[in-house]
Amino acid sequence: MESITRSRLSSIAETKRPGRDLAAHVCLCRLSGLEVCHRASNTRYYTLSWRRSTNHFVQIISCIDNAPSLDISYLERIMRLLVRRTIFSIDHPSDGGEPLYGLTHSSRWLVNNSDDEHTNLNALCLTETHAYLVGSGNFLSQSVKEGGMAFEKAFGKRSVWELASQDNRFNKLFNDGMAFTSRILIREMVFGYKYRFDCLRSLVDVGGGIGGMISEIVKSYPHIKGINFDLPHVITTTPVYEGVSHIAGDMFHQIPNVDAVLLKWVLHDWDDEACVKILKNV
Ligand SMILES: C[S@@+](CC[C@H](N)C(=O)[O-])C[C@H]1O[C@@H](n2cnc3c(N)ncnc32)[C@H](O)[C@@H]1O
Repeated sequence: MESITRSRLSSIAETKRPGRDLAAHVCLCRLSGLEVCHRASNTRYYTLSWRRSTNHFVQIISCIDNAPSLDISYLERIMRLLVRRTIFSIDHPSDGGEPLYGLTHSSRWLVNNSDDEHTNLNALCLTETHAYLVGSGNFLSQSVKEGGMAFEKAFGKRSVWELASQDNRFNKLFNDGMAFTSRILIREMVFGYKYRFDCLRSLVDVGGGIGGMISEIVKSYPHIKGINFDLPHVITTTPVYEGVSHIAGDMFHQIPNVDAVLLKWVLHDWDDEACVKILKNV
C-alpha cells in the first residue's frame, strides 16, 4: 500500500462513508469470505473460473465456499455491479477469453498490505454491516410503538459490547476492524500532533480496543508509558506491544490516572448522561 498523505486520508474517509461504495465493498468481502483479500496482495488479476490458472491470477470461484454448486452467472452479475461501482476494473482480452478483473483504488484498501498486514479496511466493512450492528433497524418501529431499546428487542442485550463478550468471532472482527483502521489514521495524527506528544510521560487510551492506536503512538514516542484500557473480553485478546500495558476495566467506574487520556470513537456510543459519567472519571 502506498504511504499515506493528507489527501489520501480524505480518500480513506470517502471509502468509509456509507453508501454505494461501502455496499459494494461489503459485497466483495462477503462474497469471498475475505479470502480474495487475503490471497490478493501480489496478484494483478482475478478471474471468475478455473480456466486461466496461473500464479498471476486469483480465481475468485476458488475462494468461495461450496464453489462446485455455485451458479457462475450470478457471480458474473455481482462482478458487473462491482465493476460499475469501481471496486474492480475489467479487461476483456483480445483473444475473447474470459474477462480479467483488477483491483482499483477502493478495493486496494480491502487487501492485505504486504508491508503491514494490519492496515486495511476489510474487517471494518464487515463489522459495520454485521447483523449485530444493522439488525436493530428492523425493530425501530416496534421500539417507537412500545418503548424500549430497539437493540434490546433484536438481541436481548443492552449493548453490542455484551454481545461481543459472548461471541469470540464477532469480538475479533470488531476489534480488528477498529485497530486496523485506527492504525492507518494514527500514523497521520502522530505526525501532525507531534509537539503535543513530546511533553507527555504517560497516556491512556480509554476504550482503546486491542491497542492498535496507543501502540503506534508509543512506537513514535518511546518515552511515553502507554496504557490500553478496555473491557475484560477485549483485553484478553490483545497482542503484546513494547511499551504498552493492557488494563481491563470499566470506564464508568475508574480510569487509570496518567498525564493524558485519549478517547477515540468512544463517546459517540453513549448518551450525554453516560458521557458525563465517563468524563468525571478522567
Ligand atoms: C468504537 S470502539 C473504539 C475502539 C478504539 N478507540 C478505536 O478507535 O479503534 C469502542 C471501544 O469502547 C470499549 N468500551 C465499551 N464500553 C466500555 C467500558 N465500559 N469501559 C471500557 N471500554 C469500553 C469497547 O470495548 C470498544 O473497544
